[in-house]
Amino acid sequence: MTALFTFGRKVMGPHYITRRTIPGAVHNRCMNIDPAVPSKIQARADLRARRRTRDPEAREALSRRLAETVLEELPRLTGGNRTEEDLVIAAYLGVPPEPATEELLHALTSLGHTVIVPICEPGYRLSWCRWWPGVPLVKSPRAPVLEPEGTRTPLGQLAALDLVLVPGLAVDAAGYRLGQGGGYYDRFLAELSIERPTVPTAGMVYPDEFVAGGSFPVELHDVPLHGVFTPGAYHGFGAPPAPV
Ligand SMILES: Nc1nc2c(c(=O)[nH]1)N(C=O)[C@@H](CNc1ccc(C(=O)N[C@@H](CCC(=O)O)C(=O)O)cc1)CN2
Ligand SMILES: Nc1ncnc2c1ncn2[C@@H]1O[C@H](COP(=O)(O)OP(=O)(O)OP(=O)(O)O)[C@@H](O)[C@H]1O
Repeated sequence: MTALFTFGRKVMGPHYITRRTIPGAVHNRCMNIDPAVPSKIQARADLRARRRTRDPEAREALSRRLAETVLEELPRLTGGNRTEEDLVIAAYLGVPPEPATEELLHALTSLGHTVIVPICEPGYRLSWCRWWPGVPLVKSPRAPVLEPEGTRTPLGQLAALDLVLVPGLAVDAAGYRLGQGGGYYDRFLAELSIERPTVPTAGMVYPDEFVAGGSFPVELHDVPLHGVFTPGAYHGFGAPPAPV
């Protein structure tokens, strides 16, 4: 791949679109300079269409394997952070056609871990609410997802956090993620990378959604993940910084 630009530790190829690469570009606007790379809008449409064609049985089987993979990798991923058994894991409630996560959430709580899930707040911010089997859920007024009713805690007030499982439509070979487009997780991951840089972050996608670089544009605000789970495999993009 031809390296064009360097920002921090990343050497960026032609598909990495930044405001700085385009003279006069308007703040928060992204122009695609490589015609071979689809826009984020196009990439999302393609990935959503593919998700919708996956049959429910395949979704169930892949989701189960994904959950097993997370459980298998959990000790290795979180071992560096805390020695306690009772981890705090920021997960999410998968909505069809996303991979289902409910079985994973049940398994994590059965193991004694605390599971928290995101709440969509104004300004595309996330807060976090505890999940447990049978917790009453309501439709979010801001996004097509379910959320528990209960105490909402922003990142800065979480007593502990050991792992973040991140939804997405695709993750590329450098750990960049294409989400649903609200920017909720972008903002959260940016804050997390400053406030708690040692907390591992891992995407959760179907096998064909772990894609080559250049499959979707990457912008300056996109924060790379530490790893990605697919059903049957965990791929790390480099270790998170060691705890200080
Ligand atoms: N399960 C889950 N929870 C989550 C997210 C997510 O991606 N998945 N989010 C991540 O930020 C936040 C909610 N943001 C979202 C914003 C937009 C759409 C959305 O536009 N969904 C499409 C679904 C299309 C399809 O897949 O067919 C839609 O309604 O058209 C979903 C979630 C917080 N909670
Ligand atoms: N740290 C940030 N601060 C302010 N705005 C941001 C930040 N990160 C992303 N945004 C804005 O959020 C919007 C959505 O970003 P993007 O298209 O990358 O979404 P996404 O990563 O696919 O979605 P999500 O994070 O919700 O899963 C864009 O307008 C972007 O400029």
